[in-house]
Amino acid sequence: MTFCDENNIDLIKEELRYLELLAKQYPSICAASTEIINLQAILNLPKGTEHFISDIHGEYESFIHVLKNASGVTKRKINDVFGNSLREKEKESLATLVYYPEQKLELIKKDETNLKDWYKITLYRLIELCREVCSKYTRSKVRKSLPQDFAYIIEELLHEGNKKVNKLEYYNGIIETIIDIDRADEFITAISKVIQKLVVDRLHIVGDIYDRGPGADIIMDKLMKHHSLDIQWGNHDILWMGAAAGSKCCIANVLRISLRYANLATIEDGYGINLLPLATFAMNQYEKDDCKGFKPKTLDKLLTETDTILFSRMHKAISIIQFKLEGQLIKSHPEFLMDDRLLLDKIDIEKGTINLYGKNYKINDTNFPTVNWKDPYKLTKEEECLINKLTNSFVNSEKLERHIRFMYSKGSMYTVYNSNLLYHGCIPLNEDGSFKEVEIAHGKHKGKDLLDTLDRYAREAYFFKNDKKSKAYGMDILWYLWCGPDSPLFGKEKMTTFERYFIDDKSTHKEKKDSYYKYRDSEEICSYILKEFDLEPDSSHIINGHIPVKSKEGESPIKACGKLFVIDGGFCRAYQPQTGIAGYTLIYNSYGLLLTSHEPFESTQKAIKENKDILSSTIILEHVNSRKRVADTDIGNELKKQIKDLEMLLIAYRKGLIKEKK
Ligand SMILES: O=P(O)(O)OC[C@H]1O[C@](O)(COP(=O)(O)O)[C@@H](O)[C@@H]1O
Ligand SMILES: [Mn+2]
Repeated sequence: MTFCDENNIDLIKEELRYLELLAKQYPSICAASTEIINLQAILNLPKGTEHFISDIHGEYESFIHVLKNASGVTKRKINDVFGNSLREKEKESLATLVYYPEQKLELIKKDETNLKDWYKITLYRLIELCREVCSKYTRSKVRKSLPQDFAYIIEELLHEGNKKVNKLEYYNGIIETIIDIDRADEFITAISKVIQKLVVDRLHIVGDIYDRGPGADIIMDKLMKHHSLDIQWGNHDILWMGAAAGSKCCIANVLRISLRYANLATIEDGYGINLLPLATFAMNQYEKDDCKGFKPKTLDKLLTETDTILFSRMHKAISIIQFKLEGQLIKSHPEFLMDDRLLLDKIDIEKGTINLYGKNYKINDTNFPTVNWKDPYKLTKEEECLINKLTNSFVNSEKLERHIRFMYSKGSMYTVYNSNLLYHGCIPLNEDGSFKEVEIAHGKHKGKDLLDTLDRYAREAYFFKNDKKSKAYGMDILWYLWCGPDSPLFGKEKMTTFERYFIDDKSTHKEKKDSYYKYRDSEEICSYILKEFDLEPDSSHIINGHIPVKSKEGESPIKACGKLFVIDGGFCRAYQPQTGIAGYTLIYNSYGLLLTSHEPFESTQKAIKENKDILSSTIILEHVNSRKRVADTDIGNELKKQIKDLEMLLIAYRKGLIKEKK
């Protein structure tokens, strides 16, 4: 005993009120000692595996697949257990069974001639694999993860090794019975799900769950069922948080992006938001306009001619509403320093030009039926009525509320976890690499303080329902976080949405990145950032998402000699031609850090039928020979504190300062 020296009675006396409370939970010397032994045992277990994923962008099928294969962890466990005793094909098939038990069973049952034999072999293999996966956890944690129906049987099988001769019959008996009473399918499914769950102890989502792809709502449903995760908000997530809070600028942007990718399923089917008012408005206002510049990006989706024209009109209608609303917001917040984004008033509609930074450019479309050029940011009555209706739908969507509340409860601007600093975009820096001061609500903030302050305002936007002024300010901050020049989630000087729709000259489309992106390859700057977040630079890392790594052009996801990793998942199919792969994910297990690159995911069906995985290669970033234990983690530090408290309680019992309650 160190800290709790028997003679350190004064300290114990000071803590007596707290220890009395603790005594309620551990009412005797025996109870307190048992807990100390339990906690000490946990400290010696290997550290749990962490899985980092980012920039999912609604691609639910590939995301769910990566969750299931845990970026290769499941395959590695299969290799550890079966090594050369199984053929590669058998290992692949076993892996697919673990990922998709119900669907794979269907296929196997169609082909297998001796099903009983197959069940028997497979059950043995799954139990072996499950035992390996569970070996990192306490029995109690494993027990809590078991499905009710099979909890007792799985526990028996896991802890009764089939090698002990006297237990062999008992063990075999259970397996035979499972098959004979026709419960093998259910058992295989149950144990596969236990393996899937326990293979990763903690999931980190480094932002951008929403937009572009077809099923962000499906991803959110999946995440809500996950046993242990944290989220670092991405600029697209914050946009949806703003929309759910009722920010009209955010709502217009969300709808514009959904229409740009012809992805209305999330809005309409996922969140039950009625788009009929927008469709009717667009058909009336843009009746004679084919809105060519607003044709949706459909990727492999097939759209009818009628839908294409309808979506294009809706897309243009909501874009114009967005530019007007954003103009109003920018004017009311001069401290956002976004006046250069006031563009409608720079249009000379007669000449068909726009004046940008002193230079005239031709605009490719001059049909603005709702713009009054004397007051271009004013909404027409119809536009106002429409955006009010849409806002009502967003704030009253029950499912959206559930998802966004979850985003708030699990999410934040950044996370520090086991010596890693996780954030989506950047920490704004000056040209010289120092932290950039940003003005928010009449105060200046930089570095960690900037992120903490923005985090607070982001919460006020949603939760300050009775303080309308603070809520409105918070909502404007959410929009600023989406596209403001010093937003840590956006990290670019401007979002050139208007230019990309209306000006063909591509030089105007450029979005200059924050100085951070120039410096993040520097060890010195990464250390400077880590220190700002109270981390020890030599043993810590920064984990970043947001900007896709262009592997095709030889860019590496490893920056600053391994101090910073960019894991933009590249799930976003629209961006895969540029990146060349489907991005990176990171694994942090008890031996170190591994970066996995992924191939584009074709389909769940193909993954099941052909046992196709999408892992292309794994780079070991750091490897230690002595495994990291729970004692070396954040949870370990918490447990050590609990042990110290319990040791004090023991002394208090023994000295009679607190009486045992028998
Ligand atoms: O290619 P799209 O979907 O039009 O989006 C382009 C816009 O998306 C952004 O890249 C932001 O989205 P990301 O956070 O996914 O990078 C903007 O900088 C850019 O203006
Ligand atoms: Mn992003």
